[in-house]
Amino acid sequence: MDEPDTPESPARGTTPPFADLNDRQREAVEHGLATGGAGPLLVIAGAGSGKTKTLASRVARLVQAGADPNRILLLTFSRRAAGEMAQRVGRVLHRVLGQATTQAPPTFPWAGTFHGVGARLLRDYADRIGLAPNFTILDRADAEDLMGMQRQALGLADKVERFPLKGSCLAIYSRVVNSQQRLDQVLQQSYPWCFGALLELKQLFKAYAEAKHQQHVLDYDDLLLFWSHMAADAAIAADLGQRFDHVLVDEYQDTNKLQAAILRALKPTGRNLTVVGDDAQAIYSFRAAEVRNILDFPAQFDPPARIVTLEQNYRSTQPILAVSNAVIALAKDRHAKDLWSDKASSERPRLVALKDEAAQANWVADDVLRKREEGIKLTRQAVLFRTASHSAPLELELTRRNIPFKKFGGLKFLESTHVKDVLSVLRWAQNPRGRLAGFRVSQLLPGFGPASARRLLDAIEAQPDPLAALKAFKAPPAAAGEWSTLCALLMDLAANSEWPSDLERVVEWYQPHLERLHDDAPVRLADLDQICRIAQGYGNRERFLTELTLDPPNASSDESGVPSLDDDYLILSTIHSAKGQEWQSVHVLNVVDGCIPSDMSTGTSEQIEEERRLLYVAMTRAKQHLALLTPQRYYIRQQHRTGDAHVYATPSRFIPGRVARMFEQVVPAMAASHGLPASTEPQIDVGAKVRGMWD
Ligand SMILES: Nc1ncnc2c1ncn2[C@@H]1O[C@H](COP(=O)(O)OP(=O)(O)OP(=O)(O)O)[C@@H](O)[C@H]1O
Repeated sequence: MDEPDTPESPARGTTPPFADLNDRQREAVEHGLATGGAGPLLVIAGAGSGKTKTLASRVARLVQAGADPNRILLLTFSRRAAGEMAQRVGRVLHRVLGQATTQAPPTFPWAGTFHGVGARLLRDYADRIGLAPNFTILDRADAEDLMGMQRQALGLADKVERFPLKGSCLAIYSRVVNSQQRLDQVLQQSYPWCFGALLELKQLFKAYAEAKHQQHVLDYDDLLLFWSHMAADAAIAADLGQRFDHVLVDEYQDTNKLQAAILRALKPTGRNLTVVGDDAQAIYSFRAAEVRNILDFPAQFDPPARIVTLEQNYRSTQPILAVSNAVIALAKDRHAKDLWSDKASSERPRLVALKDEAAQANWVADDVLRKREEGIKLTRQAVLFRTASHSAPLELELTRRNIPFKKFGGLKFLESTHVKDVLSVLRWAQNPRGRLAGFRVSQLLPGFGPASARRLLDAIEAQPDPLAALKAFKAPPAAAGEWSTLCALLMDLAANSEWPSDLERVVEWYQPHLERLHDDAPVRLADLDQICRIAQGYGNRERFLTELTLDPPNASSDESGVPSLDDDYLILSTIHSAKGQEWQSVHVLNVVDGCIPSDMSTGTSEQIEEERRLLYVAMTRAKQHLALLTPQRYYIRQQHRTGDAHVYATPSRFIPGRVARMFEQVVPAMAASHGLPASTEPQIDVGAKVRGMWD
């Protein structure tokens, strides 16, 4: 990502603190300070208008005015965003407090995601809400497996009419929880084809909830659900509310109803509650985020929240902002904001028409190298796309030309078998009642099959002391030796946890199994070294397991390792993972109908509006150079049996003629004819299609 242009950096030590804020930003930062307490505040900020900077400055200002960093709850969208925010606040505080840069800035122990903070609070209050304090958290894949087991056990998998698959069942369940709607409403609105299965789904979800309870496990959604139920208890709510003097929330446009309810319970009058967001950047409705949360925020309090609107964009040049504004101006329902920039430039954004995705990959690689020659490092350039698979041809081209890149979004480091195996051992030691972890780990032993695993897990379930049951278990004779080694390891991990050496002990135990089970063991071992390195950044085992499950490196947008300082690599990212970032130069791939909007998301006008906002988010990441690419022919993976695996595309509906004219239109080495880009090859082989009719 781009190196932040941080006006708050200590190098500018001579500027008085907060002098670089504009009047509106300062208004938000100072809100309520003069009167010794603040009513609710909503900062509605356009893209690149210093929303994150303002929030960081407000936190610093609160600390300067005497607030205790341990009593500030700072909720961000990702763990990475929380880390960045804490660093920014630290930099401002250094200046404000006149500290030496070598002095460590204050830490904010309660800066994190809703899910991460929820997990910690639930542990703190576990004994008061009937929850085992050693609960472990299921990632999505494990939750799906557990749902699948219940689906099987209830005989739903064998029904004559096809019952939704485990992934769909979990998605429905998750939507019900996060949107706080009834199951029948969710089915009607979002999954009409499953409506006939209403009663069975209810039965399934009940069994799923019961199984989680038995095994002392929670899924992601439970972290919010349990938190909101806990906050509904008056005594706990009061206790929770007074733990935090200030609550500040970033990216509020992407919160869901459950999260809004949690905040209301924490700060019912809205006192000392600050939320910041941009309704034009709401891109998470598929996770039941509710853009109405931000639109309706002010009116839920009496007196209503103060609204501060930030309209000066500091990121992009005026021509980039003009085309981005033109794209979002066509949106239906939005909080009107007139974004402006004083960064003049004679360079217009480019709209590039290309023959196909291969030509697109070539053109982008050329352009990226050209920009590097002009002095823009690769890390300050990004290529963005709607769907992770859209970058495949470009990845090949970059590899061919030896251009290093890092991809954000869509990578699945933590879902690889060997990493899951090792984490499962830790999870099992943490919570011996967790069936999924136990099922997986026990079967790593030679001679230990699914039937023995089930027998073992049933024995553990039946005993009040799970470790005693583990010890007493009679393993199959072929596995007896390995079983006693594993047992000793688990007992030891349960009794004496030392971090991060716990993980190293597990890897040591696992290595011979890895070598027996996988031909490419050395490569996989390197991943395990990587995870041991990552582990060093966490205070203890429980924190590591919780946070890694909630916000895994690489599966969301973090990097799995810290690249060395002189590493230069191009950023490839899904638009979702590019949220909150900025780069000098941005290319957006496949700006054609079918890709943006994605043909999976054109069912309702709300979906189309969200796709429009996605394109807006992508375009507003650019500081100086922006290019939208429109390949005329692109590859589709799921195609009709008789298809040729390609479709012909029209430029995205979000760039109609009058918006397109604001761009510099580029048709590389092809003379345009009849409004279509010229091509050296026929675009459709009509003859072949006619002949094909008789095949
Ligand atoms: N008052 C200011 N003076 C100079 N630069 C500023 C000012 N406010 C913000 N910036 C710069 O503008 C850029 C965008 O700021 P920031 O990332 O805080 O915006 P944002 O509103 O969170 O963006 P988005 O919502 O689009 O992700 C950053 O490079 C930031 O340093």
